[in-house]
Amino acid sequence: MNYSIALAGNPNSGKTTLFNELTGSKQHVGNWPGVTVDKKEGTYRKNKEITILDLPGTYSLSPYSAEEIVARDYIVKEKPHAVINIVDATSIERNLYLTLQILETQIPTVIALNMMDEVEARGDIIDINKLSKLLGVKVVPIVARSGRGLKELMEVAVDVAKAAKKPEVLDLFDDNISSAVSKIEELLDDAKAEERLWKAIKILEGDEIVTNSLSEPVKVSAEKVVKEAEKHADGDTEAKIADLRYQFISKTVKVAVKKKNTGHVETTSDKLDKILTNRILAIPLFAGIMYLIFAITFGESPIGVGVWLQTIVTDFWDGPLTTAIEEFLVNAGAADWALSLVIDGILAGLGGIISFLPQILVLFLLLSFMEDSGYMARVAFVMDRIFRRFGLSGKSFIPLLMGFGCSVPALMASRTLENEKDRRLTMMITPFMSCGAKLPIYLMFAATLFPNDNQTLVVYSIYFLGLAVAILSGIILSKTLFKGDISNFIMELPQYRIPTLRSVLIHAWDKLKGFAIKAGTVIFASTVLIWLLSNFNFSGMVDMEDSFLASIGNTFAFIFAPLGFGNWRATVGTFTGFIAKENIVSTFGVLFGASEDVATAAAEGAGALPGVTEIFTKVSAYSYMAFNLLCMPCFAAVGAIRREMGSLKWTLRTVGFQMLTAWVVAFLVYNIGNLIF
Ligand SMILES: Nc1nc2c(ncn2[C@@H]2O[C@H](COP(=O)(O)OP(=O)(O)OP(=O)(O)O)[C@@H](O)[C@H]2O)c(=O)[nH]1
Ligand SMILES: [Mg+2]
Repeated sequence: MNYSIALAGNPNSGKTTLFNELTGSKQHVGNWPGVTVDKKEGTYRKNKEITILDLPGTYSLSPYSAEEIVARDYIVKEKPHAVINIVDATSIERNLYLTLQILETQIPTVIALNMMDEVEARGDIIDINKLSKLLGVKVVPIVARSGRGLKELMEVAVDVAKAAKKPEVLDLFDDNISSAVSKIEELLDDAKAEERLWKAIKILEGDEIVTNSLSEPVKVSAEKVVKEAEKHADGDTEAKIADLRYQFISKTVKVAVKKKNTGHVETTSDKLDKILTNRILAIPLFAGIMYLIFAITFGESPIGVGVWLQTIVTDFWDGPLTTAIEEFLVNAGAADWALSLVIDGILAGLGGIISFLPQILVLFLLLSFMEDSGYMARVAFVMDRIFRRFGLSGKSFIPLLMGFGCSVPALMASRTLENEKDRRLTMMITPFMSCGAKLPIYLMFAATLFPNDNQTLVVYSIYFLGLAVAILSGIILSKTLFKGDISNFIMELPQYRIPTLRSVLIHAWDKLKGFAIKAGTVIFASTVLIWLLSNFNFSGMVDMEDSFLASIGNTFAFIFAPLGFGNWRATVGTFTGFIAKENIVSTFGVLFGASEDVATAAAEGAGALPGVTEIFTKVSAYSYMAFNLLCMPCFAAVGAIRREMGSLKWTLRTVGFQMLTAWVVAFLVYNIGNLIF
């Protein structure tokens, strides 16, 4: 028989870490609340009959935001055979609030007391047996990150699932609430027996979803009971229930947990926060940290690790690899067109992207370090302090910062925003962030047109342009299209943690794998298509200027003329970018690479395309980068916008808004740039 076991717990308690350990998956783990926004299924490595579900984190079973609803619905509607409730042992008090509600659902439960390593490091002692006794379910101490205790945890979980062992009903309410609960339970006689308890409690708490699911007569009678109970609970049963739960929790914790240091001790996290979230220093420090990240990725040696790796890859690709393939084809007697397809089409096109992979890898490693250490949550916190005044919520910054990686998960992360208005606004501005796929575009231009300038600064400024446009347009949107109150920012700041090498590598590998797959499929296919369209027209193989592609590009080029790049090659580049942004580089590789010989290209510096200087100046190149940074994202991201917004109209509005913004900004960049330079 197959059993389903769900992982439920507070945000950032380590559910996904546990899920990855148990199933061998590589789901995203990050050190901030709200990493997982959708449920994920996997099978237990050691027993294929057991399905494990990773749920988004939630503080209670009365959900506020979209991803919390996912967690609640799974637990109370789909009903797993058992729940593993992950409790962050370093903040038991807060975590047990959800635990009590999970126990009320009467679903077989086991508590996994996670982060025991941190508890031990602090010198605190938790009496597992007492805790287990007080809560009426088994408690297993674990360290999800290292795998400690997982075997025992799974044995217990499988046992309770197989035995369908309901948790004990805890005695935590006073007479008034208890009797009201019983009365409502009686009214719910058509609900399943095991559902009555939690439904009754939820009705008493005023939960709308449950109340509205009742038939009219039951609703009326239940409301009477609630009214009566309110009289004896200072008019607010919900507050009373919360209060009783907390009383129970604090009694439990007093008995079971011995803290080494009572009172407030300043932890290392606190000390770091004094500096990193300092009112004055926070923003310059963030800018500085980002600059350092860029210097390591794109800068000169000795810290420019990215460039150093890139040189190795390009030297191999343009040198031995291309020569060997060329020789092989010539010896095999390949026709001219075939030679051109492989060398000028495929190798030139893919080479453009492959040569940037090392830098993308380095950037992603550093960004994952920022996410996993807990620093990113601080950035959102600091930004909230400032941008709240302009009507933007700090929570929007998590999706924005994730946008440096890829827009698709970043758009999904907007689910953690509580109201629709903030969510839509965030989705409209998230694609302005410079994702990893846009990076090769800047690197190619930096290498080609800014060889003697500070290339780090060129790329860094583009990244900041994206962030600045996102923030400014966010402010404008919040004053116009999305007027109204901003929701409160209640994200707790996680502990700083030293990321494990494994999780950082998993992140980076995951992203890199995405690129490699894209390069091998979509980009490869586009490259061949671009080569075909740029070498042929109805009369056969022709000069590029007379090709199909030239006529297509020339038709639309006028739109871009005021931005400084009204020529067909640039136009075609932008179009192919909608399929995947790296395509712009591979397209340029085909359209500009063909005329020159490989040796000169290599001499120009890694990633440079000398032909590009013929139609771009520094200013128009910058304008082109700005346009492609800000215009409609790739189709995959547009698809994510469509899914997350759930509305075609809003998707079209979003894309239109992005196109318009891109055009205006690029227009300003080009015209103001020409005045200055
Ligand atoms: N020290 C320590 N850190 C852990 C442990 N388990 C997880 N972490 C860290 O806790 C953080 C949160 O882990 P996640 O697995 O993403 O937490 P989650 O519960 O899935 O979070 P959401 O998806 O946001 O609800 C990460 O930085 C993990 O590396 C543990 O046993 N010990
Ligand atoms: Mg998670």
